[in-house]
Amino acid sequence: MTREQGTVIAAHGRHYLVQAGEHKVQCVTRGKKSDVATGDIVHWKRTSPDQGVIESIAERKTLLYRSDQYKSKLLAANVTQLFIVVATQPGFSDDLVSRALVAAEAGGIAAHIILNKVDIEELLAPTRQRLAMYANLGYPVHELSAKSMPEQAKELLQPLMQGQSSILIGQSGMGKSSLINLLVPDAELATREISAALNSGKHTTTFTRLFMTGNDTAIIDSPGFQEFGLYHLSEGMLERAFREFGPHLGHCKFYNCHHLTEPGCAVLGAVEAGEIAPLRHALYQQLVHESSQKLY
Ligand SMILES: Nc1nc2c(ncn2[C@@H]2O[C@H](COP(=O)(O)OP(=O)(O)OP(=O)(O)O)[C@@H](O)[C@H]2O)c(=O)[nH]1
Ligand SMILES: [Zn+2]
Repeated sequence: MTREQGTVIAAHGRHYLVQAGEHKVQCVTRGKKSDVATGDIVHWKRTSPDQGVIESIAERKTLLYRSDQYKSKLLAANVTQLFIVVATQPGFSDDLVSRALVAAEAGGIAAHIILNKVDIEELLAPTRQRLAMYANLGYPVHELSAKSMPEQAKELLQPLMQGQSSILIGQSGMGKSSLINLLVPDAELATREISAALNSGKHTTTFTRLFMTGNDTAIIDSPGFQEFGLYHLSEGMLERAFREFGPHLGHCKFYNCHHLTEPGCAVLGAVEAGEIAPLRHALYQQLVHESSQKLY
């Protein structure tokens, strides 16, 4: 039996779909191991014409996680950039946007924001205003309308995604599926194929799927989410994942400052001076709390 290489394009429980050249192979792992993520490059052995066993995972360039108090959950491996999709309508959660930005920073992944539905003009100005906080931190904000200006949306995004592995994440209703369908013409068909292969029945969009749109371009669709737990990030990782804290780190009175209530804290000073958004510092505080609650 030969050992072959492939890319994991979907994961469902302990079942994985591996794209190997033109073929899709249903794979399992040995034993109870289930630490394979969508986007992983794996070595596998064929056990039947369309089935195989994953033998090993190639070294990952990046790994994106979510976690709760009890365990962490792999979102995707080898992603080079993350696009957070928000819209003028329905409203989006700043908490989720910032959590996704923190996850990207902690994972060494570039982060972008897509503002969809700019055709809803009456809500454009207030939405831009809300997003200014992120734009001011240096995160690119791309404005488009998947529905009323699809060609322009494609022209804007395709060059950004060329040669990259991009994951799109967003709350329900932001238009993420519309964007995926624009960027991946046969996405719906591919999703049906993946669901059938993984035997996941109706739960077509409850797992993360990877689409290859060229030799070296991958677009990953993740299920809509309402929560983005980051219990796995340590305090040290957190203070570095808030990029606006950077210039102030090392300038606190206490070298082991937690930037929570300490006197002489440079980060708190910057919040006071209006240089750091209170909303972002409040999230940092919440994440430090979560980090202290983890049980694994
Ligand atoms: N006005 C407007 N509506 C849009 C645009 N893009 C998508 N929509 C609409 O927004 C709704 C949600 O779009 P989807 O693409 O299904 O969004 P989603 O984020 O995948 O949402 P879920 O399927 O709920 O996860 C649909 O009714 C779309 O027709 C846009 O550019 N402008
Ligand atoms: Zn401090």
